[in-house]
Amino acid sequence: MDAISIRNLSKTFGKKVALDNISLDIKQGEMVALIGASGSGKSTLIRHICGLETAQSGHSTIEVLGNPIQRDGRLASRAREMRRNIGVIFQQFNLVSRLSVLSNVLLGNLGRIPLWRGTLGLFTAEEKRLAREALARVGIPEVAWQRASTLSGGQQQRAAIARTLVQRSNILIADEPIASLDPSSARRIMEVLATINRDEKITCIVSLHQVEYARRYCPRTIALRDGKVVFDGPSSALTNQSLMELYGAGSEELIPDTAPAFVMPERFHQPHDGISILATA
Ligand SMILES: Nc1ncnc2c1ncn2[C@@H]1O[C@H](COP(=O)(O)OP(=O)(O)OP(=O)(O)O)[C@@H](O)[C@H]1O
Repeated sequence: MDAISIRNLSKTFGKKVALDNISLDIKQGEMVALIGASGSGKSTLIRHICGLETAQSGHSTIEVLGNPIQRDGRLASRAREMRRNIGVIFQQFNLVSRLSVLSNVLLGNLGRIPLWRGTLGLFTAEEKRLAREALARVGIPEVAWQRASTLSGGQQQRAAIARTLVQRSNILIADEPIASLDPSSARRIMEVLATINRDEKITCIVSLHQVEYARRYCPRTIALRDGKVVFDGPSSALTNQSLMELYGAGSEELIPDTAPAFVMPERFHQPHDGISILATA
């Protein structure tokens, strides 16, 4: 069973084609980068996978762990329940700033506990222990009692990842989690995600602007251009030259001048079926 299976997904906003007949499968346990220049459709694709947006009518399906979350432009009745299995992290606005970091992480329990208990913030000692453990796993146990608003950008992302660990989701989708971070914080976030993927076997999909991070941390990359999948294969095969062929001048956004020469560590390599370059600029 695949973690995510998408068939014939299209979406237009007015005259803008945001997603253009996308079909792809992501296996359980994969760590996949979603790359593309600004406006290529990454966030829109993520929102559809999570059931936060519906496809335009037509013969499309998105299945999550073998069950349709939407079909032919209609959300499944179980979509809300299915979302519990998908932890989502955004670039910003992940945390409730006036709450402590621990309280924010405890919110990961909300899908599984009675509403009244979550609303009143009544968590058990075991739930609190697991939340502290999750903060330790992402490397920030010391900030548990700080207000979320006092955290750095990188710490906020780590707290958001800890919340998805508490949520016990099988799939973690991070939409540009490192876009506003300095290089060393960005590397730490990617390392935390890669470790969770490897140790917990959580399927990770990470949208990124910079291809170097995809090459280093994600064995597979799916590249979008104008809402189409233009490359799907091993990240190591996505050379700067192939990016220039795919994106033309737009490739500059994906290959910063100052990018460090990363080499993907052996432990992050995972088998993948092959390369498919599906279009050129
Ligand atoms: N709600 C919306 N209404 C109108 N147009 C939209 C909406 N959401 C997305 N779009 C358009 O769809 C296209 C794809 O947007 P999307 O945000 O998915 O791109 P992206 O690859 O995530 O870009 P970025 O890297 O800048 O976040 C863009 O042209 C965008 O303007």
